[in-house]
Amino acid sequence: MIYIDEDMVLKLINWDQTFEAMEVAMQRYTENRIVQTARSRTQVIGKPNLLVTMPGYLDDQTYGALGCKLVTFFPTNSDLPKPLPSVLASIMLFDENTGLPKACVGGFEITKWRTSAASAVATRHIYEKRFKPLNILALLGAGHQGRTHADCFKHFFNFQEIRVWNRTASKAKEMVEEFNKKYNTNIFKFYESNEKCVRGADVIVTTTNTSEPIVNRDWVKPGAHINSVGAGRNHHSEIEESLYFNADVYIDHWEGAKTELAGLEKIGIQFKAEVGKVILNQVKTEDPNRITIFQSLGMAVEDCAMSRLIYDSYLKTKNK
Ligand SMILES: NC(=O)C1=CN([C@@H]2O[C@H](COP(=O)(O)OP(=O)(O)OC[C@H]3O[C@@H](n4cnc5c(N)ncnc54)[C@H](OP(=O)(O)O)[C@@H]3O)[C@@H](O)[C@H]2O)C=CC1
Ligand SMILES: O=C(O)C1=NCCCC1
Repeated sequence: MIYIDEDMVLKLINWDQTFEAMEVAMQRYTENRIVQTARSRTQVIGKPNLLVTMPGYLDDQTYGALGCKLVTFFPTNSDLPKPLPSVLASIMLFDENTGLPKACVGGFEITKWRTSAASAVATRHIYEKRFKPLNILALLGAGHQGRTHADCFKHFFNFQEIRVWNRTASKAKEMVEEFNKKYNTNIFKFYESNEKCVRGADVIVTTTNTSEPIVNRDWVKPGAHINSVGAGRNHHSEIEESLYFNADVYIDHWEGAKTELAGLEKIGIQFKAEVGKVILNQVKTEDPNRITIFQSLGMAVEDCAMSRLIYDSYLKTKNK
């Protein structure tokens, strides 16, 4: 069995292939060519910290794999004297014919990249494909996911302004300075207020651990698209509940939604479809003024697709 560490993953990964892998994983989901369950959650007693297991099988010529991501979600890591990321992961990849373990692939970068690319896929198919404007992007959260989403959305879309808000304002300020330098631009703008950041935005991305809403119904303009990525007490804590009643809500998978979004279903929110159906043109939002939400939970088969991609790229570099 080989071990592919995070440094190697970073050398091998790129946005275009990651986007394609997410599109394929979401499509194959809708075509019933995947197997996955809701993830298991093992909680450390007395703490919000979780060990999560995500097994999956994806049937695809290029991205198919049998794998299992082991991921820790430790929101308390940011309070450590030497802070650590709150989400850490490793992915085990198995031979489909023998069950032998083929590789253990670092899952930290993969989780950031694939989650950002899944938001980009949702934005492209739910929003942009309907010829919607891409003037202003609002990013709420400047943690690991917030930063990777900034790179990803800069790569795939041509926003004129990318706004950044974060609970700890200094981190958003730092991020804005760093990203303007990195891309030799001035489109990244620091926002002190989440309300001002959201008002007027065409696309909104939330990537925080908040358990209280940071996006209110009245702030979101008609027809805007939201990618809600973060998980606080619930996986849908970032958006005011009343906004869900006034939007078409898309998910990535029903097995996860049934458990992790049970709170939304309980208050009467109905999910319109999984993103795979939109990619396959089986469903769309007709009303141009309807707000759309992609409630991203993250799927095991996305990690299968990514670990296969990285594994194959790794073997190619070794055999050169
Ligand atoms: N949908 C999916 O597929 C995935 C979702 N996630 C989720 O994405 C979220 C972000 O992950 P990641 O970027 O790796 O984590 P980080 O620890 O790097 O960032 C956490 C972010 O949440 C903010 N935050 C924490 N508590 C609050 C609060 N009470 N109010 C407002 N903001 C808050 C932090 O702000 P500050 O700087 O002020 O502390 C920071 O911006 C997590 O909830 C994680 O579970 C992760 C992976 C996949
Ligand atoms: O999909 C994932 O990976 C995760 N989703 C939410 C919590 C941590 C990991």
